Amino acid sequence: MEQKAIDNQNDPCNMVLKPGLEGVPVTQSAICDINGLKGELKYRGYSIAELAAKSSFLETTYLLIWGDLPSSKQLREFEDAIQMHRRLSFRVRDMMKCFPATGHPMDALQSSAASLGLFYSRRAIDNPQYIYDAVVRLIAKIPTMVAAFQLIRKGQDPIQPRDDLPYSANFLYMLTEREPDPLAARVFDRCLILHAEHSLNASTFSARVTASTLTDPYAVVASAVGTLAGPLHGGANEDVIAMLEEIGAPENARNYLKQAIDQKSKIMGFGHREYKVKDPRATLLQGFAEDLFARFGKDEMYDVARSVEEEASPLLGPRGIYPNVDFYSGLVYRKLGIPRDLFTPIFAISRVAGWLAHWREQLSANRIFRPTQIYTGKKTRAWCALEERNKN
Ligand SMILES: CC(=O)SCCNC(=O)CCNC(=O)[C@H](O)C(C)(C)COP(=O)(O)OP(=O)(O)OC[C@H]1O[C@@H](n2cnc3c(N)ncnc32)[C@H](O)[C@@H]1OP(=O)(O)O
Ligand SMILES: O=C([O-])CC(=O)C(=O)O
Repeated sequence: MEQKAIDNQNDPCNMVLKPGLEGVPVTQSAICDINGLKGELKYRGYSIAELAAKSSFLETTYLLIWGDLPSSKQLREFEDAIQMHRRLSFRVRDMMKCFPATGHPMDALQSSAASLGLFYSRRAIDNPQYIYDAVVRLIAKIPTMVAAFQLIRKGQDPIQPRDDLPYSANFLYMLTEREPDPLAARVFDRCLILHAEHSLNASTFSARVTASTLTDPYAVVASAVGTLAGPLHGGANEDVIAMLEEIGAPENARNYLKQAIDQKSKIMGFGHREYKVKDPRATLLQGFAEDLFARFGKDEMYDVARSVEEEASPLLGPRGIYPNVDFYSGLVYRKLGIPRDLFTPIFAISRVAGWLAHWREQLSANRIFRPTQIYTGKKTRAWCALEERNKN
């Protein structure tokens, strides 16, 4: 009787395939709550708008990973530990100097993040101190890696972190070699808050699958970085700017969109599996862009972006396709003087918080991910010797 139930379950005729796992729950999670019809996003119960207004990236990271906002002592200890671990070993810097300067910074980041596994033991993932230390190292060192590769590929030596600067200001300093304007640093920190977590997106799912094998957190983060890089996920923020530049002027947006839609091409920075309205992060990022433009001057591509959004509304809106988080973020980063191919690495600097929160949660109730498939290949075939195959 029991055997019959197992056979029945594994019978391909009884399996329902959900491409892309759309609507299929694969875990329980208490980290992030999305209401895709209302356009609401909360981390651990706190609205994203409130966190972006009142919190800092490191405080939000603590909240995501340990579940509650820290006390001032906990926050100070966390910030101090991160400040102490910002530097990279000369071995990591030397390794990065061997990377091709023409390579994409996401590939450089994936390799550098994975290399941390070579330096730190991998067998203590049930030890709370190991978990805390790994979180601190990854949150501290990933921005340093992104900034280091930027200088290395320009033929310069990476500059050391500045202990007197907070997390986001220090990253902008390491990247641009200039102490940032306080508004620029605060806007950047708010961007990190907005990108820190988003439930079971592709890279976080990837992180959880990797975590479920009980490997080390550096491998978890490296696999997630690789997944985030793709143009259907985090990589879209780069492509949005390329698209806006191709459109060139607000009056060209309508024709561009019509042509793209006729050719069944995707409009980058639009559409989302969860949201059927405008992504709340896109609304906030648009506001941040406007804050920067008011202070430092407007980016001419902003009018093109607004025109794309307006013209897309009657064409894509009825199908629930609206701007997502990647649509306005590039305009913010451009105004901060950040090169286009660093937009996705910056997304990774932030999302590492979410990945690590999911790593911890996965370990707290782990079962290895091992879904099944519906086999569509050939049944048993007779072996054909090489001489016989050569005759055809
Ligand atoms: C951080 C992030 O990852 S946010 C997302 C970043 N990615 C992008 O901006 C890339 C553009 N967007 C997309 O490719 C998709 O909207 C995704 C990947 C984000 C979501 O994908 P899915 O939920 O699988 O939707 P899917 O790709 O199946 O699209 C469903 C339908 O909407 C259409 N559609 C979805 N997004 C878009 C878009 N951006 N432009 C035009 N049409 C779109 C598809 O062509 C498809 O149409 P069809 O039913 O006629 O074939
Ligand atoms: O949730 C998703 O599928 C993609 C996304 O917006 C994110 O990862 O921030």
